[in-house]
Amino acid sequence: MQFEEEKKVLNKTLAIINQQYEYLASIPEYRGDDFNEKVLEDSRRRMRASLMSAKKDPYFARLDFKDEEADEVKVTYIGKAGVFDEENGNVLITDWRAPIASLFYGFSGSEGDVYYQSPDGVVEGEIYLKRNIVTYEQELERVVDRYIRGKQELSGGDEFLLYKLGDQKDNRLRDIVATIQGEQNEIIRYPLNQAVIIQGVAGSGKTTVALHRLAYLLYEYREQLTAHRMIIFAPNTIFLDYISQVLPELGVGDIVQTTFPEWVMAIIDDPNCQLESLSKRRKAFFESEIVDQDNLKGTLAFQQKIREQLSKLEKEWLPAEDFIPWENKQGVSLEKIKSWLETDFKDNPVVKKYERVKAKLTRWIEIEAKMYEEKKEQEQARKEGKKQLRKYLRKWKKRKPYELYAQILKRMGKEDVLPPKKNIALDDLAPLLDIHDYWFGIEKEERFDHVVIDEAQDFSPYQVSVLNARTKKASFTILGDLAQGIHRDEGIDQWERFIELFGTSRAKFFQMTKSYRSTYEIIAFSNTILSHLASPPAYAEPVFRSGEDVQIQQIQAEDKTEKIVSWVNEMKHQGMNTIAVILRSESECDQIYSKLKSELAELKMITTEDKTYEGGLSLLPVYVSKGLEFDSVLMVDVDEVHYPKDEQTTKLLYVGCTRALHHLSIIYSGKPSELISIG
Ligand SMILES: Nc1ncnc2c1ncn2[C@@H]1O[C@H](COP(=O)(O)OP(=O)(O)OP(=O)(O)O)[C@@H](O)[C@H]1O
Repeated sequence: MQFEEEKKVLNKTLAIINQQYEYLASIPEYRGDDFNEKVLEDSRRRMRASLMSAKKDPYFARLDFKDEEADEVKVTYIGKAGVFDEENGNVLITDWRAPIASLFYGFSGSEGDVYYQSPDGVVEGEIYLKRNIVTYEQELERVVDRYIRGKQELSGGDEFLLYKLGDQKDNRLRDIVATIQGEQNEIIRYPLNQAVIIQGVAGSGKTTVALHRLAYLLYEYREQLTAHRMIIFAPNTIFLDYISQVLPELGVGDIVQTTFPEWVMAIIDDPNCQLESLSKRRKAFFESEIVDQDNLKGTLAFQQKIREQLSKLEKEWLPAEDFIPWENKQGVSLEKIKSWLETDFKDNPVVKKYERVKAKLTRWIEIEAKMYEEKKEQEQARKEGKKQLRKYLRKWKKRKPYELYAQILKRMGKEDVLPPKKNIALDDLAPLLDIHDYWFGIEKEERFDHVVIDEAQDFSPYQVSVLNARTKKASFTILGDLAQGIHRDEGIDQWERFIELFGTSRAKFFQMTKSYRSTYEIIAFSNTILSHLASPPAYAEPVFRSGEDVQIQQIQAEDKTEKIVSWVNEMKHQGMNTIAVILRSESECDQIYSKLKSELAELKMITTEDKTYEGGLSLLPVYVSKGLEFDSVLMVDVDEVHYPKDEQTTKLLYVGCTRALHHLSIIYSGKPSELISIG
């Protein structure tokens, strides 16, 4: 009955969409210069894009809501893109980001009045129906009622989510508009211009939520925000590739997606400086004896020292002499120039101060030269004055961030931590950028409207502080998981480090404890690994999606290759799309790769330096797996040597195991790691 009813609605809606699309497609694209025509073309382009998306996937939900001030129940269909019926001006499909759609996500099913915030104020009323609708290639596939007024026993919500979570994955993270959960909805729609900080367990949807939040902010604050002034920082290029589909799926383009090192190096723009090899750094950190570092260069105390030295350098930069334009002339005193710098030009960055002193002295020469009566004398004075000014300004040597950094560290007695120019380390990037910005300033158009930092537990306070200086109104979405903080030489161990930086009134902290990625069994198993941490964080709560038990098997060392091959074949046989074999280190991946490749031709090895993730069958070191996910995961060598019981290794093993959606197997030879309990 409902199915047939929805089928009719769908066909009718699609007919209107198709008709509108055909009409728009028949209008030739305007390529001229007329401003009004260009605006119209831009609006047609956006409508074409919305209709194109709606043709493919018109909507995923229906909400029947009665506004307490209205006489009738209003039926709203919710889709990825809003569509109007051009003939009568009615809303045909409501955008998922519109205020009323919030009711769909936030309503958990209890009877009684609900409300949402519309641009005209609070709208109160009652929900009559909450329904999920699945369409595929313009055909209706499923209708799942999650709430019908008066029938409280419905639990279609969970059923629908589980049906979605049970899907197999390809090589890209996807949008979740049809199944956004209440807690996620709250974060997505949290107002702009605050530092939203999210601690979320593995698989809680942090990355997904942050991307949906960007799409939401661009919709809700379209007057204030521009996509190209929003930026996402992700841990590496492979991860950027993995998440690259979500924003286009949500109809959002132009947001810069980058890594912090790549971005900073482009700003510093010094051809003589080169970043260290990330792959080498990771290898050194994860594969050799780990030397604990104090992450001195990541602290705000270090930033303060750098700033103090910068301020001194700035003062000393000024030549300690008066400016004399020509002989026998009283020049501009050093005191005078200092006073300009300290008052008139106080808020300018160093290089701008220099430009302004130059301009002011040029003007002064001009005025003084005019004091001479004879034109010839005036010309002579002007010429000489400019020559002396050039000489004077040459004493203000141009400096690059690296040179200033070297000078500062020397003054701090820390020359030993200056990296070679050709090997700039990750933790030098924040100081270098800070020095750059202090000296050269930040142009207005360079400031961000909003910044997203993913895997933020690996960011230092200094990094966040320099980003904050480049962001309007501290508008951030910062997400991560302390239990996955495997780069302890780089990041933080408490979110308070960032909260303090913004101030409690400007920071909003959220915690996400539900995990959507993995089955109940995989989550329960991964939680036992976490229990080995000295102070375990909040454990992940599974959404009740049950699967197979985690398989743990002892093998003979010499059978390793054979075991891996047979496991992979079994997973392929079970129809798994993305399969990962995860080893402890990159060198061990290197060693086994050719043996496996001869049996498994489609095998791809993933390393820190890779730029793309193609899905299928992958071989990778555990630390590279962070952020990614696979239908099936095989953790290899989970023995006491490869995975000893310490904080760092516990987190590494947790990261590896929580990559699995449906199936997790573990093999080891010799003694098992203490981190896996064997019943
Ligand atoms: N509401 C939801 N509906 C459907 N799928 C969801 C939902 N929330 C999250 N997921 C899925 O859960 C998986 C994990 O999401 P995501 O990678 O964003 O989590 P994360 O917290 O960033 O993970 P991690 O920290 O472990 O890398 C993805 O497959 C995502 O599509």
